[in-house]
Amino acid sequence: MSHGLVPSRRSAQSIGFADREEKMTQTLTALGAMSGTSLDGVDAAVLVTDGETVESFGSSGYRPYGDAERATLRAALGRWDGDAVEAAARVVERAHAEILSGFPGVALVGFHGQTLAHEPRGRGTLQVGDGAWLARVLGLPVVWDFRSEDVRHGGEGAPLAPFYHWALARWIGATEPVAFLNLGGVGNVTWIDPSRERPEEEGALLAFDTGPANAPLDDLMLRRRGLPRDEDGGLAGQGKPSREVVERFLRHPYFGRRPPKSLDRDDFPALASLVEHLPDADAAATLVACTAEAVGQAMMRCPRPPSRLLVTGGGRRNATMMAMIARAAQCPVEPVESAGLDGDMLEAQAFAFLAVRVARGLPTSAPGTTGVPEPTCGGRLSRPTEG
Ligand SMILES: Nc1ncnc2c1ncn2[C@@H]1O[C@H](COP(=O)(O)OP(=O)(O)OP(=O)(O)O)[C@@H](O)[C@H]1O
Ligand SMILES: CC(=O)N[C@H]1[C@@H]2OC[C@@H](O2)[C@@H](O)[C@@H]1O[C@H](C)C(=O)O
Repeated sequence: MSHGLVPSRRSAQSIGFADREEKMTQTLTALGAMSGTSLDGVDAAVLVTDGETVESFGSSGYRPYGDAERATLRAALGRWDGDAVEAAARVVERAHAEILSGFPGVALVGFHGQTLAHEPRGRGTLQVGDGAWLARVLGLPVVWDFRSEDVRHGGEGAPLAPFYHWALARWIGATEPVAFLNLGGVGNVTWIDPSRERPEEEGALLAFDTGPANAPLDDLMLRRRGLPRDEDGGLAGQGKPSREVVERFLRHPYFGRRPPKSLDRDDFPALASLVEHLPDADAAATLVACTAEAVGQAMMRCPRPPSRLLVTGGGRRNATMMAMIARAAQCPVEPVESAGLDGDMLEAQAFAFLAVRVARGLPTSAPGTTGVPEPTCGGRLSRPTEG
């Protein structure tokens, strides 16, 4: 964990949000935080950006959830209100306050919170953690509740990292279409045409959730071995995937839907029972094959094959998953580190980037990323002095 000074070429500026409508042009030192669907912990990372271009990457940190905290979060998954949700919100707030207070020189915070429930075509989307409270505790402006506005306008509310992926494609100097694949609890892919001027431009981005990624495997490891994950894919590597199960999995209507589309963590509840009869290693291998085949399906939805598929998120450490994805994707598959990026912190950086966009009133989603009819600026801004 590093909490060093932010390596910014420009000094951090404190921003007056009164002129939000006037589209600020200054570069900010923003701190983003992500608590993802895998429930492993909070990632936090500094990014120096104007919300269009990445100027530099700053320090980062990770605050894992303890077992009791994780149990509290798990107990609230799929719920919209009530005591369990309130308890989860307090866990999320405390963990964020702890980690985010350790970064000096920050002008703005992007706080994703923890998704507990996601039903964009039904009850909406719920990320817990009160950004207004966090702003007061940190003494910093906080942008939060990034997804609701997009859902209110008819979008999926997810994925939201694609606008940042677009900036990264430019940062790495891509001239041909590239794609980013995030392997968290759920998987999501972003296909990018870097020749377009802006991410909201038609044809610049196509993004959607590919399917379950690590969550079903984590759940299996917990059920059968009492372990939080299949370290480096070691167990899955010893097993043989069941073709029959993978084929049944691929018959799920989600794969017939045209993108953009998004998922909740537990949208494939039958998957666990599909592998229940298999020995541990074969069950793990089968779940990994399901993830990989879902990525294969996703690649076929891209406007054309990307020149490379850059993989971020914890799943890139699962060697068995990476090997199966390389076979399914039909294009070069590499961890984002091969492009000079940090695959542990990319989502946290994304919410720093998006926070600056929100502060500037720039869109954070578009028809190609969430299916929202028009480019939309989501996110709520809370100042430390508010109520
Ligand atoms: N060494 C490893 N071997 C296998 N799996 C790993 C390893 N390290 C992390 N993971 C898996 O990666 C996941 C965590 O990754 P990450 O932090 O990117 O997900 P997240 O941000 O919580 O989820 P999402 O992106 O869906 O919101 C966990 O499911 C964990 O099991
Ligand atoms: C509703 C929600 O929290 N979705 C997450 C989840 O985790 C991965 C995938 O599903 C993606 O859609 C999204 O997160 C990333 C950060 C995103 O919005 O880009």
